[in-house]
Amino acid sequence: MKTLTIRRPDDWHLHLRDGAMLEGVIGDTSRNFARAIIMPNLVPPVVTTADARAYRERIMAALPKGHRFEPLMTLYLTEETDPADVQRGKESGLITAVKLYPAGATTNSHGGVRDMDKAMGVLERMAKIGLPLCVHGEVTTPEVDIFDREAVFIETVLDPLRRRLPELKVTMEHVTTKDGVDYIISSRTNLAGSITTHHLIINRNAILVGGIKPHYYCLPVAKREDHRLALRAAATSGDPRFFLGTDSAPHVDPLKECACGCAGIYTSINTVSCLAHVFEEEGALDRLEAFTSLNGPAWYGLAPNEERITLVRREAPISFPKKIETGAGPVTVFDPMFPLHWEGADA
Ligand SMILES: NC(=O)N[C@@H](CC(=O)O)C(=O)O
Ligand SMILES: [Zn+2]
Ligand SMILES: [Zn+2]
Repeated sequence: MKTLTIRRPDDWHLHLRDGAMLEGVIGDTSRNFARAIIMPNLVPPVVTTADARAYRERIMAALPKGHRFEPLMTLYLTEETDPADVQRGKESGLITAVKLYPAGATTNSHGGVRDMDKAMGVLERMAKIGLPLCVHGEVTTPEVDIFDREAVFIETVLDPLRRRLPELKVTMEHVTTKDGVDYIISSRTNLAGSITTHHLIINRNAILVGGIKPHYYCLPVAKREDHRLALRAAATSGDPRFFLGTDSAPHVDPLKECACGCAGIYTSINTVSCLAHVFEEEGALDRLEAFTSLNGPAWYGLAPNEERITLVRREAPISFPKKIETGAGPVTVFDPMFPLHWEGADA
């Protein structure tokens, strides 16, 4: 029987939501991950240190009994964010990063940043105190094709920002293009990228061939096959600048299966199995631990988890529910479209 023992993974980009949805999904993360960077795009968003403290308490209260899990909190950057509040948040140990959503780029991002100049004061303070900026890297200009929005963001927003403020540590989140991978590889310092599970598995055909498949729709939208292959190469390379951020983003089915479906794919429950499959396919099982458990903490200046988990490769395919039931409604689980054999620690 084939087994693989690795340090317990962390998730460096996660949506837990709030209320009944939070209660319905958190166990899938805390069963599999020791820590996660928690996205602040609630309604209303988590903008102040006080908001983040209160949200953290709600997360801890929703944690299933016996689970240990550390939510790493972020603040949603606005043009009004107070640098002093951000600094206090970091110094108190509560805040791990600040999140930039270009206004209108994705779910609940209308309060995001329109004019980067207006955020420079906070960004300068973050550079000074060593607090990373996590970015949803897509422009929102209507003229720019949705498949080009990441590449155009790098050229017109990210690169100019990094030249203006080279001391700022930036995480390019959910990288979906070869352009993103190449940009990270070409950088010398202060840039890293997270990659989702689903972008290693699907390309845009999954969304569009044979009918519209809303459960494969997320943002940034999956791109063509050569981009997926570039992401696979980066994730399995062992390069410390790439690590897992699942971007598991639950929406109830009625909000996905409708005329204007929400963006987001739910993978917390089967991510570890999917990743073991991908890394095995790439002949890189020995690098899975770097991607899931070592590179992320190193980038965020945290120690890796001491606890180990053992994955077991079963002869017969293992199964996951097609949907999970939450108090907010059913949430469809990501279907990788191939049988899974690797069983996670508590699957
Ligand atoms: N990834 C998604 O498709 N959706 C995320 C937002 C985001 O990460 O951009 C969400 O909050 O639903
Ligand atoms: Zn995003
Ligand atoms: Zn996200």
